[in-house]
Amino acid sequence: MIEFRKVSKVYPGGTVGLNNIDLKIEPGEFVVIVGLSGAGKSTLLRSINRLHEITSGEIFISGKSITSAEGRQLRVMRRGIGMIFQSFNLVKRSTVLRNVLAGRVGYRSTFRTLLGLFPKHDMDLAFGALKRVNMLEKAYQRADQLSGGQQQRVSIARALAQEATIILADEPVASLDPLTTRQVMDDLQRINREMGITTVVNLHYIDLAREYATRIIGVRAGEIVFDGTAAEATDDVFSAIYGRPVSEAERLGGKTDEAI
Ligand SMILES: Nc1ncnc2c1ncn2[C@@H]1O[C@H](COP(=O)(O)OP(=O)(O)OP(=O)(O)O)[C@@H](O)[C@H]1O
Repeated sequence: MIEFRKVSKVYPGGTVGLNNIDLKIEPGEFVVIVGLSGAGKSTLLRSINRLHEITSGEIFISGKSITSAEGRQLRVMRRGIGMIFQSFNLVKRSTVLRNVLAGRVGYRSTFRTLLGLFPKHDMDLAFGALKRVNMLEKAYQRADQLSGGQQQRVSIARALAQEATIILADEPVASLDPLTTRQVMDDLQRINREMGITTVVNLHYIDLAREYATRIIGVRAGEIVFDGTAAEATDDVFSAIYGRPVSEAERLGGKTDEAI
């Protein structure tokens, strides 16, 4: 379980990123966080693995405080949390396999990983992860030879090789076209269902949020203003989260800004 207890984040300069958040996410949930740009979605997501440090309150992962964790304990907690970024964050000149093996770095000494000495167990995990996202045949290609969608699937495989029990995905499909977007979301959903990995995703398309989430959390000005099922998240609810009517650009199936 991920638990926020009275969590606030104030950025230097005074911007409130999170305002007194209380939140519990149960194992195996597929949570989608929605809200306008600047609402605090990234801050919320990145607080979970301490990519952003919070200002007050406490965050617990499986009952242990990650907020007060240090050194080895923090590293062990962090390696259980996979992170997926909009920009994929792969080493572009390395092979797909090496990128996936990077998920094992938290388990091995720096010396061994620098030399590329990965035991069979790690290789098995890496190949198994690539298989799950249908990327096995690309294992020896360079990451920069792949399409955006394929690169994102490699980053999902890296999180699987990491044996993450939680996956955080910050706008994972924002750089992808509609078809590839669905493939990546389908991968995340399949992994969530088959492996029970708790998944927390920031998205800005409301139809995708409804389609994939088991729970939608609406954020506005650093506060949770909606927390419910996809069925409860009607257009009116989204308008309330956004503080304005939903625009067609917020639907994947809809027109883009330029086309309006
Ligand atoms: N490093 C920073 N320094 C100062 N203010 C920041 C910083 N990062 C974010 N903020 C501010 O905190 C608020 C929340 O930002 P956050 O990135 O969490 O929003 P978001 O909902 O993820 O938006 P987007 O969809 O545009 O990424 C915004 O007002 C933003 O300008």
